[in-house]
Amino acid sequence: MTFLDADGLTKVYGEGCSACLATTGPEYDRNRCPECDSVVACADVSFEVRDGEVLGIVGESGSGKSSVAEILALDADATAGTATIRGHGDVLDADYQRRREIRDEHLGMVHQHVHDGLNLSFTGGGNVAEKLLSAGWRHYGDIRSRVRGLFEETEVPVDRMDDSAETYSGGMQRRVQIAKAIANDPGLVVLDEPTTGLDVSVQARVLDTFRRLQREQDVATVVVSHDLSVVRLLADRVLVMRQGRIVEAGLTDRVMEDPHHEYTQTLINSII
Ligand SMILES: Nc1ncnc2c1ncn2[C@@H]1O[C@H](COP(=O)(O)OP(=O)(O)OP(=O)(O)O)[C@@H](O)[C@H]1O
Repeated sequence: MTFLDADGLTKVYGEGCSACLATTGPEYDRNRCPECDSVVACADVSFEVRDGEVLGIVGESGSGKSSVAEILALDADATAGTATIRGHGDVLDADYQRRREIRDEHLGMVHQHVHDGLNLSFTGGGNVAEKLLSAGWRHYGDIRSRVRGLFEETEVPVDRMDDSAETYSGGMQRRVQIAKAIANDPGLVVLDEPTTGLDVSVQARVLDTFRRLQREQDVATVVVSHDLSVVRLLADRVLVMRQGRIVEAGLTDRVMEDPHHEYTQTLINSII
């Protein structure tokens, strides 16, 4: 069943004008409007994600992937478009309080930059506890035992729970972000560049952990990456973005084996 229905997601940085959408995109090879100098980070991005499905969004740096992720995670406002979550209506249209509730209870986000996802001056356990507290958990013993369970599930050493997150390795910090993202059993998890900045062997372990959790928990997931090999490993379906627009969409295997768009072929060639 469809969990998320995103329709026409558009984000323009700047004043915007009537020419912005018609003068930018892959056919013009630019995302900056020549009339008003605004940046069209993404435009008319539409897709659905079903329960338990992983949708990958791939594209080179600046193609607009993070903008889509930030809109979905309710971290940024969209200029236009809707994101309908089953049972909650268009969450982009919700007021501030409602957006907070939805973000705390129904969404999980793994940020590209650790500073956006974790408070490094808190303990690792404290970071995860904060997410539980924001969803209404109150009992100290219950919170501690839930955090311990989440550390075990994401393979973060439980005996490091009370150490400052600053002292964790990059891979551990990424895992704590995953623990935090899944803490409240969200319906949707958004991962922005889940492996960037990690050593190759650490990347593989983080991806393995995430794949196992995703299978067990049947959660709708959007994974954003410039790295097609990450998306190939995780995603059932893939969207390819360029200059803020979707240039190709399909089942991951089909897109990998028979890419229709020249840009997708270039991306695939870069990982072969
Ligand atoms: N706050 C901002 N103000 C102005 N332009 C922005 C802002 N944030 C992003 N952009 C621009 O929007 C476009 C899309 O950026 P976005 O971060 O969504 O792309 P991306 O594909 O995720 O790239 P990366 O992988 O490098 O993060 C880029 O041209 C970027 O410079």
